[in-house]
Amino acid sequence: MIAVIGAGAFGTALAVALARNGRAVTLWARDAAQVRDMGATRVNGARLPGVVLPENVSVTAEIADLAGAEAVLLSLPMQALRGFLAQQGATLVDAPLVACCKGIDLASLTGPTAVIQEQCPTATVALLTGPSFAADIARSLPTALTLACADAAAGERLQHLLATPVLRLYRSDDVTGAELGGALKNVVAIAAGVVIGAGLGDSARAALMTRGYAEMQRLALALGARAETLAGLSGFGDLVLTCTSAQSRNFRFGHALGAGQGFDPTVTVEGAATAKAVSNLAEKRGLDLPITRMVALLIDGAVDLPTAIQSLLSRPLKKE
Ligand SMILES: NC(=O)C1=CN([C@@H]2O[C@H](COP(=O)(O)OP(=O)(O)OC[C@H]3O[C@@H](n4cnc5c(N)ncnc54)[C@H](O)[C@@H]3O)[C@@H](O)[C@H]2O)C=CC1
Ligand SMILES: O=C(CO)COP(=O)(O)O
Repeated sequence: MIAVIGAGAFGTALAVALARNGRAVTLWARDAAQVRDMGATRVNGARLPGVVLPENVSVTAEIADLAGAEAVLLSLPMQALRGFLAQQGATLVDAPLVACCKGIDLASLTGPTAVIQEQCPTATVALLTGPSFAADIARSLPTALTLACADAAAGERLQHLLATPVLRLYRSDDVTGAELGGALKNVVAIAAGVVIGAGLGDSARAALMTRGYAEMQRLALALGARAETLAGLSGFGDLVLTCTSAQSRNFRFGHALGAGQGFDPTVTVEGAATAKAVSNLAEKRGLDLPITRMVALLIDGAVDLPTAIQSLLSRPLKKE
């Protein structure tokens, strides 16, 4: 049995994909009413409407029901991970714990694998990341993701356990690179959304994506990641997807910001908190990440849009 924690869009889509591949899946949600509803309707109407849960997905609100899992996929929003593990982590450590969230924890300024390792020090920790919208996975559309794990043998076992005929997993041992790619691309996607929402054009978006990628490289290399990881699915791949698709919540959030419109606060927008976390991290490390910083300031209302644009365009001319 594979356990999935968090019955949001992504957790539900992963549960469906794994179950269609013949795996028994137990999907945990904290809200007992949601569990009852999903059990009765076999649909996650709140987060993944229109997708029927296969029979081999059981839905539960009891952590005890996850005992004996071959792997536990943690599909919670990044900022909820630490609190969840502080309460429940001790009950999960028998199985490899696979982080499926993208972001940097505001409290510790670390990514999800370090948060898991801190809360569950004896667990084998891995990361599933890369370009995929939950809705695409749930429709069994072809997707390719990165399964990163520092323990090569455990990574290979998880790769085979979690891959399906349409969900192709590539393996990596560069966990730092894979998780920073996934975290930072959301910040750049917000910026790309701002550019389009403000009517600055596709050329400006391409410039922003490229210079955003340079920031991703700068931070990731400073923290020990490998450049080729950033060029892979978890970095470049996810950057392209998220900056160019209106399916992306980060892009849509940025678009609303750029267009001066409001945005539903109940929608998960990982790049918002991560922009602040990465700005703090960059400051501590003495790194210059101007796009990330501007996104954080814009979200906080500390600068207005014309000032943010002017500030990025008026930086000293330099070598690429
Ligand atoms: N939706 C997508 O297309 C993809 C999402 N992801 C990542 O997956 C992670 C989860 O995102 P989604 O599932 O899309 O978000 P979502 O907003 O659809 O669902 C989040 C779920 O987590 C639950 N939750 C929130 N705080 C919790 C807590 N403290 N304890 C227990 N449960 C809690 C919510 O009730 C909700 O069911 C994010 O880091 C996101 O970046 C990754 C790839 C694709
Ligand atoms: O991570 C994602 C695609 O790979 C999902 O992006 P959003 O969170 O912006 O919707």
